[in-house]
Amino acid sequence: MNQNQIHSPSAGISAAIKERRSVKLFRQEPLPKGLLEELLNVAVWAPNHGLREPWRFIAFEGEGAKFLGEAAFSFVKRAAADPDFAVKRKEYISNIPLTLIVVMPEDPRQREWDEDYAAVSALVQNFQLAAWEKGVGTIWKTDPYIYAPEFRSRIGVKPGEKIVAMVHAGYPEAIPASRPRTEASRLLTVVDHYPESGTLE
Ligand SMILES: Cc1cc2nc3c(=O)[nH]c(=O)nc-3n(C[C@H](O)[C@H](O)[C@H](O)COP(=O)(O)O)c2cc1C
Repeated sequence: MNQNQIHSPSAGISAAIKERRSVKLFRQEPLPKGLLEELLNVAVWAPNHGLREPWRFIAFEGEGAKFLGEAAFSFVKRAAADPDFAVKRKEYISNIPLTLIVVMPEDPRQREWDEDYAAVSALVQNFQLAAWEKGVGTIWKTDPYIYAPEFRSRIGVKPGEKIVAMVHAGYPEAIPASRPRTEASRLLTVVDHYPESGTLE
C-alpha cells in the first residue's frame, strides 16, 4: 500500500462500536497470558496531542485482585450505609479476572489537562473495543473510592496523578441488552449557509 494512502476502516469497526456492551458479570477464567499487553498496545494508538502519551497502567489479577478488593473494602465499609454492600463489593472485585487502573499525570495547564483527559478517554475506549474484538467484556468504572486519598495511595497512585478509569475485564458471564441511543440527527446542526444576522441561533 502507498504510504500516503489512507487505510479505509474495515466494516468491523462500526459493528464493534455499536455491539460492545458494558459487562458486569464475568466468568472466573483468567485471560490468556500476554493478552493484556496486546490490548494495551492497540489502545495506545489513541490520538494524543504532542504525543505526550499521558498515561500509565496498573493491572490487578489473581491475588492482586484480592488486594484491590481489600483496598476498596476499607473505603466502602466506611462510606456505605449498608455493611453487606461493602462485603459484596470486596468479593465482586476480588473475583474479577482483570482490573486495569488507567492513570494520567495531571498537567497544571488547563488546555493540556483537557487534551490529556480526552486522549486517555480515547485510549480507554480503544481498550474496550480491542477487548470486545477478542471476546473479552469490560466495564469502565468510576466508583467513589478511586477519588479517596487512602485508596489511591494504597494502590500506588501518586499526588498529581488522576485515575481516569477503573476497567474491569474478563470473559462475559452475561451480556446486557443494549439501550437505544438518541438519533444523531436530533442533535445535529448543519451550517450550509451564511447566517443573515451573522450569528447562529
Ligand atoms: C467515564 C465513564 C464512567 C463510567 N462509570 C461507571 C460506573 O461507575 N458504574 C457503572 O456501572 N458504569 C459506568 N460506566 C459505564 C456506563 O454506565 C455504560 O457505558 C452505559 O451504561 C452504556 O452502556 P454500554 O457501555 O453497554 O453501551 C461508565 C462509563 C464512562 C464512559
